[in-house]
Amino acid sequence: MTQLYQRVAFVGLGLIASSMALAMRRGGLVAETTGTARSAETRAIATEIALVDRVTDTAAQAVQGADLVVLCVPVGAMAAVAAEIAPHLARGATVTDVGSVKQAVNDAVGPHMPDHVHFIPGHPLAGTEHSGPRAGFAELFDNRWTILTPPDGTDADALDRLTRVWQGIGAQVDVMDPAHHDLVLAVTSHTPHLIAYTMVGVADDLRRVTDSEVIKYSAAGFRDFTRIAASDPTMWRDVFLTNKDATLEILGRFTEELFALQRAIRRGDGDHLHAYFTRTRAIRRGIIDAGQDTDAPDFGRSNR
Ligand SMILES: NC(=O)c1ccc[n+]([C@@H]2O[C@H](COP(=O)([O-])OP(=O)(O)OC[C@H]3O[C@@H](n4cnc5c(N)ncnc54)[C@H](O)[C@@H]3O)[C@@H](O)[C@H]2O)c1
Ligand SMILES: O=C(O)C(=O)C[C@]1(C(=O)O)C=C[C@@H](O)C=C1
Repeated sequence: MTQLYQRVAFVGLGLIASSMALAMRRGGLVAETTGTARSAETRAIATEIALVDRVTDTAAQAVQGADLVVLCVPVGAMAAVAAEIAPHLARGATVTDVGSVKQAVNDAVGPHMPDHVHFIPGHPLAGTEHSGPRAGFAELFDNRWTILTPPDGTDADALDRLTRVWQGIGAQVDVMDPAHHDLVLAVTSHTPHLIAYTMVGVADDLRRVTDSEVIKYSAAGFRDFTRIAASDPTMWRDVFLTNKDATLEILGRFTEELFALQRAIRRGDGDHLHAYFTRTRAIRRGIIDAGQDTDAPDFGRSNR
């Protein structure tokens, strides 16, 4: 694979940045990597594990001379970081990000970007509940999607090069309008996380009543909820603060459906419950038949 960029700068050195750095190294995609993080402790760890070729004390230093800059901080921190790096960006550089919300990043970062750079927001649909520079692994993006939301008039060559770097680290790439991205992710990621947080909170309240039984007898579904609910609080606070309208819209629909199911249970309306669960099972089967569940085991068809 040919090298696509001469110097990539990561601002923020957590799960996503560390995974990208490791995957770029695996693919031999870039000549040099630099990175910085807000805390001295994170910078020290990144240096110790040689995550990037050069760790700098400030974001301004990290981006100097970089032809690709990747903002890997929580969505609520993007504007301040953009303001800090703007005067130091190289002519012709591409600036992208990995934030989980796209319209807010577009609005927060875009106005700070000088005319001589290409600003192309992005979001890899891959992650874990772990954070920090030691959490990354090179395979994180393999067979996952990355969505890019280039503003109107984005330079085609810059978009092509960024697409190829994501493909080089294992991802498939799609282009989307930022508002549409936010609505899709409200359904597939943001609201499900909120539900997991809520369910684990409910179980924790209950635990006081039932002693340790909730944890002791946790079934697989609930264990998955606890994994999701262990995700980074700052990241998820920012997701809900910045994707407010779409998550409130989906949450409204969710509570309507939940009330309908609650009523069916109270009334003993087995037909309603059965029809509902039949419909949702068909959705899962459709996903597997379309080959879109990359996490599904090979025996997915016979095991469904
Ligand atoms: N974790 C996931 O599953 C996941 C998946 C896809 C995208 N994302 C997005 O990627 C971005 C980074 O997430 P992550 O999981 O790598 O987080 P992380 O917590 O592992 O790392 C975040 C980094 O940002 C730095 N940081 C935090 N607050 C800052 C601030 N106010 N100013 C400057 N730096 C700050 C931290 O020091 C750290 O280096 C977020 O925008 C998140 O929405 C996360
Ligand atoms: O597996 C997980 O830990 C995740 O939740 C990752 C996940 C997701 O919802 O799929 C979470 C947020 C991101 O913006 C992208 C990916």
